[in-house]
Amino acid sequence: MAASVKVAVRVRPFNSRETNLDSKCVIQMQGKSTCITNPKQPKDGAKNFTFDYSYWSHTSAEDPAFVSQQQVYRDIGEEMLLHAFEGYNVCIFAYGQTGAGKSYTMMGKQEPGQQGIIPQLCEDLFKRTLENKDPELSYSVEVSYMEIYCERVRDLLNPKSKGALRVREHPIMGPYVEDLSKLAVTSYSDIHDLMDCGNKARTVAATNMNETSSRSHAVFTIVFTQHRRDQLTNLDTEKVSKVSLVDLAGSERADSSGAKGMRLKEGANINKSLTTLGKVISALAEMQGSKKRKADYIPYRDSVLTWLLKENLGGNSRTAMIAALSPADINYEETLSTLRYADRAKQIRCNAIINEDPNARLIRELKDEVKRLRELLLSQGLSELMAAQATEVNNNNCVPGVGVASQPAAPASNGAPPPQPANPDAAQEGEPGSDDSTLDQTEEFQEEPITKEEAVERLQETEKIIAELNETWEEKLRKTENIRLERETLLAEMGVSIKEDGGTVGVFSPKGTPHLVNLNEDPLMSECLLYYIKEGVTRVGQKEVDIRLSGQFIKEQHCVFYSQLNENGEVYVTLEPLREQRLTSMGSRSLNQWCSNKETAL
Ligand SMILES: Nc1ncnc2c1ncn2[C@@H]1O[C@H](COP(=O)(O)OP(=O)(O)OP(=O)(O)O)[C@@H](O)[C@H]1O
Repeated sequence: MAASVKVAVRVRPFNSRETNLDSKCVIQMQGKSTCITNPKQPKDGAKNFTFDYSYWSHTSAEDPAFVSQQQVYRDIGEEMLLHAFEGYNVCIFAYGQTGAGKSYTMMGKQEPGQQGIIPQLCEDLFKRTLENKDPELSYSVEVSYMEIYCERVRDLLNPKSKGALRVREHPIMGPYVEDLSKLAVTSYSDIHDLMDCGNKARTVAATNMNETSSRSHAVFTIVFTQHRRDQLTNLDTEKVSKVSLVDLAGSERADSSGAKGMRLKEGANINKSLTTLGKVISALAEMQGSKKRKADYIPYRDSVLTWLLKENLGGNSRTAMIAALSPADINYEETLSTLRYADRAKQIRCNAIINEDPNARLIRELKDEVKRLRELLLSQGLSELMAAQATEVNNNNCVPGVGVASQPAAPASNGAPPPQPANPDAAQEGEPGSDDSTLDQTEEFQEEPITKEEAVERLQETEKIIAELNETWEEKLRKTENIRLERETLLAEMGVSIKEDGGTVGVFSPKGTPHLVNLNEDPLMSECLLYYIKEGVTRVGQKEVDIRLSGQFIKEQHCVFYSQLNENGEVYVTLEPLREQRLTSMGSRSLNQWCSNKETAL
């Protein structure tokens, strides 16, 4: 059934900088409409927009018009969760300028009442599954969490996963991230812990790269499977829904963020996903407006993000977008551009279908493909090569006729893809565009002959996918546990341990004293050292750094603390409470002394 993308906008309170600058609020909201006033022409410069929801979160709970985290969840998160229970793929993505409130809306904070859509949705999901009284119905939940930075995909849940993962396309499974961990979870607390670790991994990586995580896209995915065993017939059926929750990178243009040189190049690359998302949204919006309703060219393939979210954008998905707005006059231009972006997204329609029983069908199709490839290779006398899974195959030696029926499918997940594209119009693909990305663009569907090497590779890839799909629930749980143990071992080796503390997981010193721990294992990154530090006053050389200054990080029991060499060889220590950076100059010797110890009681 075709449904429009749900679009909401949300305006946050002034931040301290905006308050200090005595900023004026340029946003007004009334019901579903949002009005923005040009601060330079306040009289006739107002522009009106209407959305599914216009959320006024600029004030506080005392204001009757104020919209809380719970309200946002009830309107958008809960609706999407109910669609997931119906068996639809769903997606919520947050768009907006850096600091406009995307992460707050999606993740929020740990404090009661401040949790964002993702934790509330996960909690609600388990609450509802626990309320189930139907003995024929059971559920399984798997999660993955990845980050896309500069067109490279990183696994945020697997501590062993180093570097970028490949984005591949399988003829049947569609686009997917190879080797991305999908961890089985059985409770909200499991998911909460993973989310927490993923968020920390994101901060660590961003800090190592001397960046903030606002420059990367974070995609949290839940694969929710409902198994039904009919007791009369003993028949099993499954409904699989893929829930994609996306916190996009800050949307400001590279030129307005003051990026120069290398930064600018990075910016262009980061924004490649964002720019392409804009192009995809525009193209889809135009397509809806045109009489032909034909997708001439939707540039999904031009970026990793749009390729992976292809189904969520105009395809088989129920999708919602939340655009985060800054209220301040200084951000007028960016906020107006966010409103225009959101306005275009309203026009997109998605054809979602219920993903019933895709597993059985998928496995059958994949097995058929394996059979076909095997027979083909055998007929070429390549059994030896297959057995050894050798790679030394003559590149130019073509195997005729391995055309796999071109069947675009939903982005892969463990069992999540639907059996067919729900919206054939939207399923057309464009030319591969990205040059230095991990997007594997050589693997388009082909009716053309493919080389022996390609046939062997495709065979291995398909067998790997089948093995994953056939994995039992117990095996999946074991895998999750192993990864958890690996993560703990890694942290323990670095002198910290993770333990439960009033329901939260944080980084604690084994000795319980204020401490400084280098969490950066890579000696090559020595100019950029990362520490976790406990609350209290910490002496850094001659200076005292009052960790209580770090605001939210304190409440989370840790903050990020890293150093950097400047051109004169002086060491700067950066205390980073979320996005606000404080720089404190200090002597390099004392810092190096600390760094030689893994843990220093202060
Ligand atoms: N609705 C809100 N109510 C209260 N505080 C908010 C709200 N939205 C955002 N904030 C606060 O504003 C600051 C910036 O928000 P947030 O980190 O969510 O921005 P962002 O758009 O995700 O930025 P980035 O692109 O850097 O990730 C945070 O301190 C956050 O707590």
